[in-house]
Amino acid sequence: MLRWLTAGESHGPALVATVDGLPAGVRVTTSDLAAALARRRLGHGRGARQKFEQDEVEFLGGVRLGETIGSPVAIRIGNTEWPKWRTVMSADPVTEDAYAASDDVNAEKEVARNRPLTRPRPGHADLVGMQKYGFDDARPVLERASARETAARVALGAVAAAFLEQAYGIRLVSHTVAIGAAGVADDAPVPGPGDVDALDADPVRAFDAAGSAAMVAEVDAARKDGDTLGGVVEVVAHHVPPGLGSHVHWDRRLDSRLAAALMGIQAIKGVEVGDGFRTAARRGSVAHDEMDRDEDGVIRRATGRAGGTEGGMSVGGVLRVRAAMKPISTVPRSLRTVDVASDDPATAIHQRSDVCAVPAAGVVAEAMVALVLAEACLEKFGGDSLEETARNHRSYLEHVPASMRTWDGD
Ligand SMILES: Cc1cc2nc3c(=O)[nH]c(=O)nc-3n(C[C@H](O)[C@H](O)[C@H](O)COP(=O)(O)O)c2cc1C
Ligand SMILES: C=C(O[C@@H]1CC(C(=O)O)=C[C@@H](OP(=O)(O)O)[C@H]1O)C(=O)O
Repeated sequence: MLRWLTAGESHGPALVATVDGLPAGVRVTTSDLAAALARRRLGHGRGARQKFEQDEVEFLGGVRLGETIGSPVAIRIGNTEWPKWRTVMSADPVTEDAYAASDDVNAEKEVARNRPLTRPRPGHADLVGMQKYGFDDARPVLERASARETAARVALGAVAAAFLEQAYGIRLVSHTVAIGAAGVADDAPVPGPGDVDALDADPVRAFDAAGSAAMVAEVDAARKDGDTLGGVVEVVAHHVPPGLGSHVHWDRRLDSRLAAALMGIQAIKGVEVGDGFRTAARRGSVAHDEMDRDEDGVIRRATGRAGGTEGGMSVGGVLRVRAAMKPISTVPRSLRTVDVASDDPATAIHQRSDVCAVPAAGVVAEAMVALVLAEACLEKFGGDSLEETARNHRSYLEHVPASMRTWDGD
């Protein structure tokens, strides 16, 4: 069983993340985590914080001399912002004097930071979080609702991705397919594992030069207008074994688990498996992935419209899922709201914010897919060491009758 948890607030001392259930022997280092976190900071349209956020990352347990040891993996990611928020986000009670004694360069700013936020921002968790948890200040809600938390998931995803590649040869790629009204061509190729560096070098992590330029222009126009944007990302997993998930029960379906994991990312409002909503508009004769045998007798699909699942199970090979992100909720040309501390109409507070975080959301989506696939692979293949689970995977594939094989070789 694989389980994972994150904790920590956006301006607290750190985020922490744990994943329990990974086998021993997965090769992973601090620099792998740092590289994954750096990819999440990428993308034209991100705000000021990403320019100085260091994402200082360290393993606190579960990894020794560059390999997992089978115990829970624990990770800490320091928040660069913390020194400025030590009193506001202090775990222990603070007195008024503590603000004055603060060694922040500007104690007044710190006092201002601690004023209750009583103008809930539309599109954020602020108002309903205050109602639900009994706060008269949105601060404790927004601190945890912030997508800063996704840094912790990306760190966990980096460990899961290392495991998937080393145990089963699964490789993940994510890319941006649309920002606002601009996007890649419908027939743009699906990126492969070798395309990751090129994607990371693109300003919006797109796999289509014309689409990328249009998306950059879309972000620039929104920024100029004091507005924000959402978009669509795609995650592609290559070399997925057949038979992950199950048709036998709704909560064991791989597609339902992927959808839940993607929907669990802040601001994601839609998920597609394969061609998803586009398939709904097609006739059955052109909606499914027909089968043929090649000259070696291997079963081949002419198309990949289903995105690599049938009956809630991976069919093997390429798995493809998309997630739609709503526009960033903190809109510079402030949205109308109310002040819950008075009857006056108000505009929502606007602190610095991203104009568009779709490219970063792709990296987060990739991490979530990695975690779901790691969980599904361990269910299917088990094993307490990398070698054992890899052996179980090989044995499973070897025992599928030759007449049913959808892959080359043994
Ligand atoms: C990578 C990433 C970065 C984000 N950055 C911001 C941001 O800078 N400002 C903002 O208002 N919302 C940002 N968001 C979105 C908010 O966290 C999200 O809209 C909010 O939690 C409410 O969305 P929900 O209703 O889906 O929870 C970001 C989301 C992601 C995935
Ligand atoms: C800090 C991150 O994203 C943050 C997500 C976010 C939000 O409301 O979701 C609001 C902004 O936070 P801040 O107000 O501190 O600038 C973003 O910068 C991050 O991704 O590392």
